[in-house]
Amino acid sequence: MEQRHIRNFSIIAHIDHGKSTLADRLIEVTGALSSREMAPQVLDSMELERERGITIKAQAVRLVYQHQGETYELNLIDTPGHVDFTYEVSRALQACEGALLVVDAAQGVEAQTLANLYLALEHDLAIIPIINKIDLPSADPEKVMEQLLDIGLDGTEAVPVSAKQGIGIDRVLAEVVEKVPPPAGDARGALRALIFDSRFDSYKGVLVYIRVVDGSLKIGDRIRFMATSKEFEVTEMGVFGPHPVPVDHLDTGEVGFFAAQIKTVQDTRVGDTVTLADRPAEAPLPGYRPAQPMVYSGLYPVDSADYGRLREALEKLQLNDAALTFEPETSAALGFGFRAGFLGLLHMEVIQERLEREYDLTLITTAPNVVYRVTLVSGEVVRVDNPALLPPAGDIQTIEEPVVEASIITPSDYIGAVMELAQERRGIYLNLSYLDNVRAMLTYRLPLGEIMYDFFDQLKSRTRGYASLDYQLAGLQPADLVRMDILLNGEVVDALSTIVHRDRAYQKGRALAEKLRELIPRQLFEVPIQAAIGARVIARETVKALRKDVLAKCYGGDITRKRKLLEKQKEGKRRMKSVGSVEIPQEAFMAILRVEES
Ligand SMILES: Nc1nc2c(ncn2[C@@H]2O[C@H](COP(=O)(O)OP(=O)(O)OP(=O)(O)O)[C@@H](O)[C@H]2O)c(=O)[nH]1
Repeated sequence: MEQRHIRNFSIIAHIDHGKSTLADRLIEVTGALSSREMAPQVLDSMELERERGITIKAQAVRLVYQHQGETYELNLIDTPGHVDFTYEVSRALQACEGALLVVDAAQGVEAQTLANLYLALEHDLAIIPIINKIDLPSADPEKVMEQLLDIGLDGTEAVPVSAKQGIGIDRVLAEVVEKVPPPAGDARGALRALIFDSRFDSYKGVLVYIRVVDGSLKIGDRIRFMATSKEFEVTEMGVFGPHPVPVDHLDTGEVGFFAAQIKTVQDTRVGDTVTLADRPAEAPLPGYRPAQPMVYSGLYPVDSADYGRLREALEKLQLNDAALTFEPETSAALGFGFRAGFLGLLHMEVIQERLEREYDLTLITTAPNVVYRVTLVSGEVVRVDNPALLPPAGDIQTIEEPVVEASIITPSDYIGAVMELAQERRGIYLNLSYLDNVRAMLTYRLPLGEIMYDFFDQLKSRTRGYASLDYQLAGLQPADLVRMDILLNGEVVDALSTIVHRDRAYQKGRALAEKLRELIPRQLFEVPIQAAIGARVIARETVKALRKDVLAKCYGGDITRKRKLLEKQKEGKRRMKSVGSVEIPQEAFMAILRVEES
């Protein structure tokens, strides 16, 4: 297709504002799929994604659209909608010239609306504001228009839409043609194609999703990935409409995928540039950076015989996930396992769930932690991704932790509540501004380790669901951190060690010991629980010894009841690990995340 008839665009939105529903509608209206064969949210292909309703991996769909007697190729590039995947979002946007900014007519502009808008503006995209869900009784499109004006967009130009009822969809497509510029790019130049996604297919090897920026690519070409210098021969090419359709070439400005007998997505890094081996481009496209895990957790099989299967499962998942890292780790308490690195908590949960569901593994997972940069007295700098491996306090000069810059949009009534929460989490206040007369935006610098777990839930509950959050990494910052160990029966359980701020160590130690007392089932003997910093015990609790047989509760001959009780016990045991002579349930390893802040 000629460049002037191509449009590449994304849909960006705050979560739940209707991005997937609008995408479905665009696909349906352009006839890519009849409404009968249309499963809701065809862009989210993994089962898990559908269940959670979260788009994890970007994909592209080619729509064919007639406008004023001409035929256009519209490539809709899907972006993941979660803060864990900001880098993927930014690569997907780099492949576009325009973006539909979807705002819920009842909710208005939210934190991710703004964050996504800024990302899109950084990439110089044409923005088409869409006010969605105008069918809702609580819709207030006028108010949303004003909010759009406040953030520098022409709200009066916004397209009123009901993605659910199919209202306004044609106008959206017409605006894409009219307002999104066709791709620039040098059709005769050396090939430069941006990788914005890749996925592993067991028959074809890795499918690499690209946007051709300069030049063109055809089957049989020998390509080179500029970041890794690896070379492959293109065996197959295609586009999604949304079902895969084979093509034999992709020209300047076009979007599609190719296969080249590539065995692992590790070779096809999102953001890297593809060029031709015999006519390489001089420089890659800007902005590539390798995926960097931010959150680490220990993964241990409950049944140590499953260690090999766990390794195989992780290797398989890694074929399709360049951001997942893992290395073997041994824990005195849990035995042989792996320390795995993830982009964020959502990524971690998805991987853990897939390991259990798709690979039928039962795991003990340790509480997630961030990665610390530790400068030793000797001057040596070490990376610590496991709290148990933090060097002794005497050897440490400084510890630095990752911090984020967070923007929180809240009704002004809740500013006090939000500030209180941010302070509890060691936040440093940066700014307060008003979006309109009822809503404010607060910005804070916060330690990543303090917000990765329940910050968002807390924020929601303290603002009755009204506040929204977005954050970006903002480097490392020194902090007064110490390792807190937990001793059961007088023995340190390495998998329960955490890194906490010195000022909160006492409070956290007490709360954690209490929580563990609730979580660790009674044994036949008394189990003392101690929290300690170095050799100093800061809290102590005791799990009392078990007195009665659990079956004593069942009077007489009710056999089904008895069986049920035994099964329940077995179920409970499934996720236990014996540490020394104490049985510790999975929940205990996560207890640090659940200790109440006072
Ligand atoms: N009433 C109404 N509901 C809508 C409309 N568009 C979407 N919804 C509903 O809003 C909810 C969220 O829609 P999605 O399309 O899943 O939103 P999303 O932005 O893709 O969400 P994520 O993929 O989680 O980011 C769903 O329950 C939709 O049915 C609309 O025009 N009107």
